[in-house]
Amino acid sequence: MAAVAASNIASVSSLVKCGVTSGSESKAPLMKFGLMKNTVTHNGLRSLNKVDELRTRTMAKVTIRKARSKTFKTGNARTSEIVCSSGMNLIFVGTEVGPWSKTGGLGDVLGGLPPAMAANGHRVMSVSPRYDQYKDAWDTKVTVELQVGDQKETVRFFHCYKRGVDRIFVDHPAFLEKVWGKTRSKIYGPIAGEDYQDNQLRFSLLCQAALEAPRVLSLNSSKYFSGPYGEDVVFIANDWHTSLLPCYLKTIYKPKGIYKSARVAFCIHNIAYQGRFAFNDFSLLNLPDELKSSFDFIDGYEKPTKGRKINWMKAGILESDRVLTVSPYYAKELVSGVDKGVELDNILRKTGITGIVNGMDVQEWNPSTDKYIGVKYDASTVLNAKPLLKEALQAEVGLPVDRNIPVIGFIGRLEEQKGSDILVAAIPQFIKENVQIIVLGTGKKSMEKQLEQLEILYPEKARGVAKFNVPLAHMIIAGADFMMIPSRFEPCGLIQLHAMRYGTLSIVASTGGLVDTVKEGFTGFQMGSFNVECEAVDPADVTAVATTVKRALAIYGTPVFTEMIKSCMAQELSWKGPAKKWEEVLLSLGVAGSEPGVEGEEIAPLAKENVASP
Ligand SMILES: Nc1ncnc2c1ncn2[C@@H]1O[C@H](COP(=O)(O)OP(=O)(O)O[C@H]2O[C@H](CO)[C@@H](O)[C@H](O)[C@H]2O)[C@@H](O)[C@H]1O
Ligand SMILES: OC[C@H]1O[C@H](O[C@H]2[C@H](O)[C@@H](O)[C@@H](O[C@H]3[C@H](O)[C@@H](O)[C@@H](O)O[C@@H]3CO)O[C@@H]2CO)[C@H](O)[C@@H](O)[C@@H]1O
Repeated sequence: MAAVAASNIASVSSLVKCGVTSGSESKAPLMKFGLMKNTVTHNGLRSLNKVDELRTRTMAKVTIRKARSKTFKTGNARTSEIVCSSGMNLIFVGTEVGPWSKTGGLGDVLGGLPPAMAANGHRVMSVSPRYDQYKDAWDTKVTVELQVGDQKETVRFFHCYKRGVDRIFVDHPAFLEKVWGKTRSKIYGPIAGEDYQDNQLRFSLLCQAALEAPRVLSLNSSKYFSGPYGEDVVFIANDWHTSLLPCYLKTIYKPKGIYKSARVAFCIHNIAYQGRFAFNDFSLLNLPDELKSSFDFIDGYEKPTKGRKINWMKAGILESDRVLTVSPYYAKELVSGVDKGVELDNILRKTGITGIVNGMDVQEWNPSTDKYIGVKYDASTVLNAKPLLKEALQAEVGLPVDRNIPVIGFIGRLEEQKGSDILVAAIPQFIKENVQIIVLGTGKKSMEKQLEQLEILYPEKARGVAKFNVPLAHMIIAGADFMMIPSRFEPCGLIQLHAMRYGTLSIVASTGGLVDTVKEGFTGFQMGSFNVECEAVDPADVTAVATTVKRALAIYGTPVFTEMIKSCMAQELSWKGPAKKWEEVLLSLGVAGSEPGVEGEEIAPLAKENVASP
């Protein structure tokens, strides 16, 4: 079990001083929204592929094994006589879905968890915005009209079918016009730390479109599931942007007799972002007054203004049927007090929250097939491969090429959450050791500048790359000996999972999923929990980084080091295990017709030729 130091509890205001807690106050007037009308429907889109074939085999096996196949009714929900043996209808909704759109881990999860659920025989759709002209997603020609204030807004659905998942992209100028070209951080605002003024409108559109998609899209992607998903569905809403989904479901759809048995699971990937807006904006969301209290929130923080607000995430939590987060330890932290629960701890104590640790995409992150690294390897060849990959990495960033120098990597969004400022402050305390350090990240300008300074300060020892660079991220994960993750808070963290799969040891702060996934002295090094007061760097945390780095360097090249590499690589880190836990939770919601999935074969590895290429 990882050693966890006594927590440095932050003051109430700490996380907002990090600049991460609120959505911006809306200044532009928002339009009213209402229930939409659908216009066109369409038929099947593509022929079967290998995933379908596997599903066919899996389903056939199950039908024989469990003899419980059923025929779905014709009608509003599902069209013809579709024979299907098991499963749920799952609709994942989020603002990012990798690899089409991603600023960080939210995109990874929406990219990886849905295929894992599909691999277990569930029918799975994801709904996210169409920020760009994704070349693999086709126009379904299905449109729905949204009543927005006095105007009507039309959204159009694009679709592709990858790794057993119907990927739906919502097309509307509010997404495409702003983010045309490179998505990255422009998903939420023009630059890091700045939000688009109409984000409430944009995310309302997403929620409404997601509520329409299962009813209006007739999809024939798979032999075993065709026609619309229908109304017996579970929505999995992710983070504050999707909070209006359960609200519209409850107050607009259900009273009309639509989605009677549908349920919503709300997943918190980061409680630091809650979507706090001016209280008056409630009247613009077209929700009845009975929901006002779910949004009502007295903001204890100063930014942007103190006082009464609406809080989207609070409403998402209260109006959903189940609340989840991305690791068990983070779930405990969230209910531990105002600092780590960021003023929603009291609400979460009432609703309860379940933590399921994230899996990782073992297809994208596979050292034996990784297209970004020059030498492929597995657990039996890691000790020969890593020195070569380290040299390639050193050459790539312009550091002296020497396989005998231990290399420490860092990858992350440059927000106070990730602690790159703590790392930078600690460097002078360990840089005299035989070590090199490579830091990759984008985000706050001040932190990007800190990174760019590294090369000037330590030309022979350190490099900072202020870019969003996927190939370099893979090279670092493979070529570094250690990954540094000095997060002030970390709901789950994926970097340490990627690192372990590549035989790279993590040095982590003892928070959130880092506690659940990294075992001290076995798969990595725990530094104790850090001060979540983000305005300043706590000298105690700086010392913790420096001393733990020295502790890690001391075992470099020893048998213990080799043993730890092997332990890391021997782990099962895929979505398979987490998907089973998710299934258990989602089944417990009791949506009509839901049945357990099947212990299917892993679909993902068989669908390599079917990965996205946006
Ligand atoms: N400059 C860069 N270039 C290339 N790739 C970069 C990059 N910066 C980041 N990435 C990539 O973005 C992802 C970040 O993953 P994290 O788990 O650190 O997520 P993040 O904090 O964004 O998400 C939140 O959601 C996830 C998912 O639930 C939680 O794991 C996490 O704790 C929570 O904060 C990784 O795939 C990483 O390689
Ligand atoms: O996948 C990476 C993260 O993506 C999401 O976080 C974004 C957040 O939801 C947005 O609101 C925005 O956050 C800004 C915030 O709104 C603003 O007031 C200011 O504090 O700056 C913030 C950063 O720009 O952008 C976030 C991404 O940077 C998702 O909610 C997280 O779980 C993911 O970690």
